[in-house]
Amino acid sequence: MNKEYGFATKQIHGGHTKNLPGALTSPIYQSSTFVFDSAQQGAKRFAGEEDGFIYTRLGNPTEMELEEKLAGLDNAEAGVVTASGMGAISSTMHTFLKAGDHMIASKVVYGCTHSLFDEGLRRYDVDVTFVDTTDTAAIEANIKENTRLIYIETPANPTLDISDIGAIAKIAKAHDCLFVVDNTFCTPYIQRPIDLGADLVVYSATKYLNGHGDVVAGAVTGRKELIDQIHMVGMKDMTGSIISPFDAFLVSRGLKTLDIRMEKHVQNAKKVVAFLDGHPKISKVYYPGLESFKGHEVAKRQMNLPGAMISFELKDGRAAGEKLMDAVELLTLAVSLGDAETLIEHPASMTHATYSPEALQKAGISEGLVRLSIGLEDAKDLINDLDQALAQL
Ligand SMILES: CSC/C=C(/NCc1c(COP(=O)(O)O)cnc(C)c1O)C(=O)O
Repeated sequence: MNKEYGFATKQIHGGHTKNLPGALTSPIYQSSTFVFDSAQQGAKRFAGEEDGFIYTRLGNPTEMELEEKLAGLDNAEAGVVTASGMGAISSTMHTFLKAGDHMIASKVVYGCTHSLFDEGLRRYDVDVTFVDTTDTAAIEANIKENTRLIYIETPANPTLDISDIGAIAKIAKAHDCLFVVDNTFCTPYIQRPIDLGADLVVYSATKYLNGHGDVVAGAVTGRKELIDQIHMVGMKDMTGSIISPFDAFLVSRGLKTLDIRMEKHVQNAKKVVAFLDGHPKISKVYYPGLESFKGHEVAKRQMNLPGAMISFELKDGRAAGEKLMDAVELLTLAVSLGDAETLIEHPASMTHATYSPEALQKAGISEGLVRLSIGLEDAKDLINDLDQALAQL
């Protein structure tokens, strides 16, 4: 793919494999295994002496197309796609961490990511320190001689905390640590961590990348030498967390409209934030686009747009939050995010239920926090629905 092309062209044409019948769209290679011309060819492929497909857990043309498209959008050398975002994260961690290693992670991350780090990896004697990564000095202060990896989400799920990718990349490099950024809330359209110095970028492709609420998938992009290791260690042997060719096809198809979907998501989010900010029943709105938001300046520097995820606190806490979520009519009460439908959920009891009360408190995730994933509906309908629901509190 010619790197001179613009984002919109690359999201449509990137990774495209021409095919014999000349179909406009690539065929879906829904095949578990691939035929060898000869015993020698099979042996050569297994030995890595000849390019070619062997078995879908090791690689598949439909998945390769998605990997190349996504890597192109991230300005990365290569990519690997997985069965879920957690598959991407765990395959990466199992590839690069071993017993006795230490890692630093944002104290605010998605719930299952938190439990993978706080319980899963500890089972294999990997030590994790959760740090307020919005404070880069705190990262430096927690680096040990066995620190191998720094992991952040920015904006973080669900508090939208903003960590400075460029500043943390410098710290990671200085201490020979791998720097991994979960870019799920942004996508490459809004933020490109590789350009800012990250080594690897992970995604729940379930979200904005696929964008239609009908696939669970994940992805990692970065330097080819690292991605090849994730393919051949994390994916092949450790987790086997492979995506189906059909789901890879759906994500590739979703990516074709990524730019215009993100523009509309953000346009709607800004209108909803303007309605929520200062509302008499709301005590605080968390949104990187608000000048009053703590990470606003860093967000402006590293994000092209402020995103479409919003969290807010109701003055009357969890009871009011539950009432609000039961009173909305158009907004959908469901977890996940990045879909065409606007979704509303309660992190403390849902997406972040894996956190202990102490961890919730340390992460700043209060009982009264409500999270919105702003969709593609008419903004006025979203605002009217929130207005009528808030009026019932
Ligand atoms: C059961 S809760 C639904 C999932 C939610 N999040 C997922 C997620 C993952 C993991 O991605 P999957 O394995 O594709 O779900 C990784 N990284 C981030 C920033 C995420 O938000 C959610 O609603 O916040």
